[in-house]
Amino acid sequence: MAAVTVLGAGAWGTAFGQVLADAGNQVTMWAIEPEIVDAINTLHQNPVRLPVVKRLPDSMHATLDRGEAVKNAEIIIVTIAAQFARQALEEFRDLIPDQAIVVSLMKGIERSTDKRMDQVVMETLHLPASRFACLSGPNLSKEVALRQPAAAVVASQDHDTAVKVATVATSKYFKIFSSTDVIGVEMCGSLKNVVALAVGMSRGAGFGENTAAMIETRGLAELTQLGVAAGAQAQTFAGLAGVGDLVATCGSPLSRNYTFGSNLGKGMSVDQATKVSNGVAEGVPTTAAVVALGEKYGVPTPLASAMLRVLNEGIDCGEMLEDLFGDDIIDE
Ligand SMILES: NC(=O)c1ccc[n+]([C@@H]2O[C@H](COP(=O)([O-])OP(=O)(O)OC[C@H]3O[C@@H](n4cnc5c(N)ncnc54)[C@H](O)[C@@H]3O)[C@@H](O)[C@H]2O)c1
Ligand SMILES: O=P(O)(O)OC[C@H](O)CO
Repeated sequence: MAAVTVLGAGAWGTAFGQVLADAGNQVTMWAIEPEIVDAINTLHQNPVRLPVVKRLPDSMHATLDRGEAVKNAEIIIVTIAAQFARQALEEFRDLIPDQAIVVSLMKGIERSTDKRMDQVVMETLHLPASRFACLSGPNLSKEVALRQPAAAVVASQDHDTAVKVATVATSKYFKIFSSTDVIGVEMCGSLKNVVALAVGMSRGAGFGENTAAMIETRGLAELTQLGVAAGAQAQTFAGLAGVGDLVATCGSPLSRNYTFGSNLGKGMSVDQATKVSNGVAEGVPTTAAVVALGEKYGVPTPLASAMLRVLNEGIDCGEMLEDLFGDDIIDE
C-alpha cells in the first residue's frame, strides 16, 4: 500500500484514482474545481466528470490545497489537460517530496513548445528521469470506472521505477505491463488521438469499415515513423500503448477525440464540436504539434497535415481524404 496523489479530477483522473484505491492505496485527489472536491468528499462521487460511478471508494478523498495534496505522497499521478499541465505543475515545483515518483497519464503534446508530457513534467518539476514514469494504453475512462478488465503500459527510463508504479496500481481488473521506452509510450498516446479524430470524421461522414481501416493503418505507420525519428522503439507501437489504444480510441463513441471527429464529419464547425465535447479532445491542439514535429524530424505526416487543414480551414471529409493521398505512388 502506498500514499498516492492524483493531480486533476477529470474523467480519467477520477477513474484511475478508483483503480488505485481498489489496489489498496490511500488516494488523495487534488483539483481546481471546489464543487468536484466537495462532491468527492461528501457524496463520494464526481458527478461533473464521471457520473457513471455512484460511490467512489472510502479510501479516496479530495483537497483544493496543493501542499496538503502532495506532502506525504510517494507517487504523484498527473492527469491534467495537456495544454494546462505546465502552468498547473509550476505551482507544485517546490512542494513535491524529494523521493516521490511522478507519473503522467496525459496524452497530448504542448502546442506552444511541441514538447511531449515527459519533457514538460520533468523540466517543470526539475525531476530526474529516474523519478518519472508515464502510463498509457486502451483505457476509456467510463469502462475502467465500471471495473471492466483493461491493461496499460507504464514506462520509465529506470526499470525499477516502472515496476514500482505497476505494482502499486495493479488491481484485479487493471493489469499493468512495464517498459523503458518513455518516448514511445508518450508518442503513442498523443498521436493516436489525431488518428481517432480522422476515423471519427470518416464515420460521421457516413464512410464504413474500409475507410476506417485505411486511416488507422496509415495513421499507425505515420505515428510509428515519427516516434522512431524522435527516439522511440518501433515495437512499442505494436503494443498496448500503440495498436491497443488505436483500436480502442478509433472504435468507440466513448472517446472524446473520436466523437469530436464524428461531429466534424456530420458537418459541425470546430467551434461547435468544441462546445459539445464532453471533456478535453487532446488531438485538436496536438495535430498542429505533430505536423511541426514531422517538419523538425523530416518525417512526412500526411494524416496530421490533412487533419490540420480540417481544423484550420474547415475542409470536409472528402477533401481531407483526397488531401491524404495526393497523386504520387507511395511505397507502403
Ligand atoms: N478519459 C479517458 O478515457 C482518458 C484515458 C487515458 C488518458 N487520458 C488523458 O488524461 C488527461 C486528462 O483527461 P480527462 O479524461 O481526465 O479529461 P477531463 O476533460 O475530464 O479533465 C481535464 C482535467 O484537467 C484539469 N485542468 C484543466 N485545466 C487546468 C488547470 N489550468 N489547472 C489544473 N487543472 C486543470 C481539469 O480540472 C480536469 O481535472 C488527458 O491528457 C487525456 O488524454 C484520458
Ligand atoms: O476520450 P479520449 O479520446 O481522450 O480517449 C481516451 C483514452 O485515451 C482511450 O485510451
